[in-house]
Amino acid sequence: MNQMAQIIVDVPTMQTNQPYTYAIPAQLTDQITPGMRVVVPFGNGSRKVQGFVVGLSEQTSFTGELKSIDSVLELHPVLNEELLKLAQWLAEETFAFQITCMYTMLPNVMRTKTKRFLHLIDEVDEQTFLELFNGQDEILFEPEQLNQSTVSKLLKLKREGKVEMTYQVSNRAKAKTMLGVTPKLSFEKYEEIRSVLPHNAHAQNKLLSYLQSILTTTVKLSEATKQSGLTTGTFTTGEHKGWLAKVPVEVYRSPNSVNRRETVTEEPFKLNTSQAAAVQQITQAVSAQKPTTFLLEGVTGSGKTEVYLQSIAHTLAAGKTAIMLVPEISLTPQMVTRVTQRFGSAVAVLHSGLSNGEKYDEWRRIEKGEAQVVVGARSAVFAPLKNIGLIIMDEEHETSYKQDETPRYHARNVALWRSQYHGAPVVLGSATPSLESRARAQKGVYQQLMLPERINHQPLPQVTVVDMRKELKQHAESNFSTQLLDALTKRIARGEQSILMLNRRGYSSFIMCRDCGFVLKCPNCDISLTLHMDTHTMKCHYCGHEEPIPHQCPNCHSDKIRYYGTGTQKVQAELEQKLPDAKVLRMDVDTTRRKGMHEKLLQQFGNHEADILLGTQMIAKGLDFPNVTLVGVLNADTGLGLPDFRASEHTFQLLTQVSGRAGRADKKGEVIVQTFNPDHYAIKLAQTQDFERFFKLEMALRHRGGYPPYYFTVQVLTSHEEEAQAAKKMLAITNWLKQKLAPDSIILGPTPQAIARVNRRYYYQIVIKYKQDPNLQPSLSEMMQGTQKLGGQGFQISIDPEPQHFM
Ligand SMILES: Nc1ncnc2c1ncn2[C@@H]1O[C@H](COP(=O)(O)OP(=O)(O)OP(=O)(O)O)[C@@H](O)[C@H]1O
Ligand SMILES: [Zn+2]
Ligand SMILES: [Zn+2]
Repeated sequence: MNQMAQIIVDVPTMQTNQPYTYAIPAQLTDQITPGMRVVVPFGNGSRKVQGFVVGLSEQTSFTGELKSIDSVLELHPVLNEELLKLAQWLAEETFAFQITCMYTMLPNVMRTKTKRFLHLIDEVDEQTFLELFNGQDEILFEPEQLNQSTVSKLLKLKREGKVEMTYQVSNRAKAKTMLGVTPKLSFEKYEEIRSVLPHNAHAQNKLLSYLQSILTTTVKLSEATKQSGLTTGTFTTGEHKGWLAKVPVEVYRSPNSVNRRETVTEEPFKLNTSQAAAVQQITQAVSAQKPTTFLLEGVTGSGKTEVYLQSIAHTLAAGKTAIMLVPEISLTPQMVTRVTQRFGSAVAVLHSGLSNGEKYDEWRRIEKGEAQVVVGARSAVFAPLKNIGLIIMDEEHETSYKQDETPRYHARNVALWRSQYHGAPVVLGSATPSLESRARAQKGVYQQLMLPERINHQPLPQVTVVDMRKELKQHAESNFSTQLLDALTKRIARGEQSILMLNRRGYSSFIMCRDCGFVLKCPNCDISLTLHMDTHTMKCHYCGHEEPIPHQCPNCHSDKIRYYGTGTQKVQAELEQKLPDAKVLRMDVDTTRRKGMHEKLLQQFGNHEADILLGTQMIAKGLDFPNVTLVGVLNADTGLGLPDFRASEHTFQLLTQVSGRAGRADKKGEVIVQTFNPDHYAIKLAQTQDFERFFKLEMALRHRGGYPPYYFTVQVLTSHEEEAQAAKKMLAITNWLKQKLAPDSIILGPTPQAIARVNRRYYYQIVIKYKQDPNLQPSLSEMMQGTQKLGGQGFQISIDPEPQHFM
């Protein structure tokens, strides 16, 4: 009987968003399984495309002649049955193509065209060795070159566990190359030079001795400076004089070798009463395989992490696996260390700091079942773990859990889907849950767990709100109120540390002419360029356009073109001037762009190498430094003016989170919040960190305005290079949808986006608000089917379910 395979081909169009049937060649019968990637002919000509096998069958209703599978891309399935189903659901849920969803679940090296190798890992008979492997242990695997009988033999070897496939990761070596120094001269030659060196050339003298001590070796520059106590400048001098050479050295490093502990080194804490109650409820659900969703609401510093860790321990003891999601920015070494110290080599870590090769290595450890706990940011929710017993999502309110590009999924929804599939509970944790989640807990859809007190029994830090309108009347423009400066001075005197946050939401540092008001804008987009002092350029944060800083106004030629807005660099400069003794570390996108800098800065601060950590939002979350007793927020309200109904919620969350960084150990904490809106409810309630009252008030406002969580929302976005075309198309879509949707669904718009032109395209949007609308999903799908054909006319249309930003 002929076997057939259902295949989703890698042709992302609406028409191909369903499986196509292909015949399985006789030689591959019973060897092709769902989840495998194959090469198939597609369309008329001889075009070959990749595809995922999603099903097998013995018959088909298709009566024409079936095309058949050419070859396989791997010898094993890359997606398991669960992930295949998840991809199908995700595609519907996010209006994306199934093929896009499948690729989203795979590590990068498996998405792109990468060379594949086959390795023999066990003995095979002589004939196979010579025929298939040319007498080598490793061969290049080129599916297009292989005939089906060879593929069939290889598949068999794979099933017998004798062969393994790997992907070439080209950037691997590059990511791990560092600069090293190597002496160029002999011991005697260095003595000779020393004898004619001026007496006061101490550094050079020291360098000569050091080079003599490392003759015939190469030492990493970073180590050489440490060992010798000399600066890199001195080594450069030595290079110019021909004493030494700088050479690249390769450093081999397994992923997070710094953090991965083979042995478990940390003992669990004895839980307090509320922690124990939470762990008990969660572990009961794990044992009963109940897909309960818990909302763990615990004030900052209440020990949520410990609840996660002990629940995971229980899950592992029951022979199951666990996923712990954290926002990218709080995936700090602190966090990773806490997990790896508890679970040792059972942990796999997935985050954007890893190279593609390292990510793939971690992914493979998970897939092979070598790791049972996965800690990672958003996309780790797709980790190919089997037998999941528990899924945790820390800081569940974070908007970074929603992906900004297709597929526009929210990790929380994916977690809930997997929870149902595995019969595993989900724990959503936060000090400031999203309104959506808190409302579900209210209705009993989620089960609420509370940690109302800090571990140290200290009250939450005292928060003082400073009215900057009054401050500005008293003294010249400054980023610092008298009160905040006093508080900082006191901390420095006492040897305690402070965290200062500059809220960058809705803020930018731009250049404006004081004579004519001209603002430098991006030529491609409709927004002002942002000043970057370290590269001395003006940059567009939307399209990446970059140009030099103008010294003359391009409009009126005045030279009074100045820098506006407050950036962290400017604050740092003022801080250095007002508190010359303070050691300040600055943490923002500029100082953390280089790999590893984020970790390094936090480590320096943890080692008390600085008095003040000055940063943007990235310092608000998760940090746990016992010596920090003061948190200052320089500008609490810049985000409040954003045209977004979540502006208050985000401001409240940010202030509460950052306030929570103070006074986490024995010493009492203090928080000073500077604002121009001291009476705004989000700021007042953040002052008392009263989430429950904020929730009630904000819910009433959302109810009145008809916003989520009272309504669900979907955004439809149309763009075109010509503004009129974009507007016309959006209007046509709106009118068409009006006929289709339920009467109580509301369409807002069409309106141009707040930033109407991005990268030379104009954007128009509508937002659909609905409660229950069975017509919505099919109508939007139908719309996408229809508009796919418009691609050629320069239109782009996208759908964003539950958009996080309404701009
Ligand atoms: N039962 C316990 N006994 C002693 N110390 C504990 C206990 N549980 C947690 N801790 C410690 O208390 C501190 C705060 O805990 P943790 O960082 O988990 O708080 P959190 O609720 O996640 O706070 P945030 O939301 O502010 O990040 C940590 O240093 C942690 O090691
Ligand atoms: Zn731009
Ligand atoms: Zn001008």
